[in-house]
Amino acid sequence: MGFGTVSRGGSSRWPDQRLCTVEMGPPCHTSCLSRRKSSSSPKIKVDLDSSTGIAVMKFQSPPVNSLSLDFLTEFCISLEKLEMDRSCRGVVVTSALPKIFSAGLDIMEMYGKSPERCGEFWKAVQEMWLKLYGSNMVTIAAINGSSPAGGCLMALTCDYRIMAENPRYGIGLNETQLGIVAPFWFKDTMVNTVGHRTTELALELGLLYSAPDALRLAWWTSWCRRTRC
Ligand SMILES: CCCCCCCC/C=C\CC(=O)SCCNC(=O)CCNC(=O)[C@H](O)C(C)(C)COP(=O)(O)OP(=O)(O)OC[C@H]1O[C@@H](n2cnc3c(N)ncnc32)[C@H](O)[C@@H]1OP(=O)(O)O
Repeated sequence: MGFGTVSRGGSSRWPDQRLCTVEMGPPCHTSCLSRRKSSSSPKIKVDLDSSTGIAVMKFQSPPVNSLSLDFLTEFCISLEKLEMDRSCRGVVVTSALPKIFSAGLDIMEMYGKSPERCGEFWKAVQEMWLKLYGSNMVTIAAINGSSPAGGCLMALTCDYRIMAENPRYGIGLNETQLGIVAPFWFKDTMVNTVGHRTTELALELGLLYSAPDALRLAWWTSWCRRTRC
């Protein structure tokens, strides 16, 4: 897979992001296999191939990988563990569920909860964003399903995005469609990727884009024609 230019700053483990290529070699023999490390929490599975330095983080929280407090906590712990592993240079975040990357923030976390719990939840959302945006690993979102609102934020926070082409998959900050306002830092993250004008229109109308439409608007440099990555 080849990846093109991005606007974010460099990564200490992969200095020239603009020309980086990720190559996954076949797991050929025993010594290769022994370099694979797996860990699994209830909602997230991580496989790290120390010989390539690439980790794959798969979301496995049915029905829709919504970003609950538990999910966000597991996500941050998994990312921290990879950060501490010097053999890991890059991480691919993707979904183990068919058709859904992530449905965004868990609506049930925002309804009928105590102020303390809401505070804890909102802090976890911010932590996820800070850790992912500030990661010194190369981060790639392999978006193999729908990715509205907070799911889109997570994808936008990565260095690179690749999305499976399927007319049923949409990505965008659609909060306006839900009658809520996307927080300013959600908006800023999108501005950093696609610019002010596109973001303004997208947020005003709460648009969800297909992979080819998003490509045209410079959300990413490639998309995948298979329905599942
Ligand atoms: C502390 C307070 C802070 C407040 C600040 C808020 C500011 C931030 C604002 C927004 C950020 C967000 O991320 S809000 C969430 C936005 N998400 C969406 O709008 C997605 C809604 N979901 C969908 O569009 C669809 O479900 C889907 C395309 C993701 C999947 O469609 P599909 O047809 O495959 O599945 P279903 O629709 O039948 O759903 C299955 C199942 O999942 C439940 N579900 C869906 N989305 C969520 C969600 N975000 N949180 C929790 N649960 C969700 C849905 O209700 C179904 O449940 P049941 O089977 O029990 O009915």
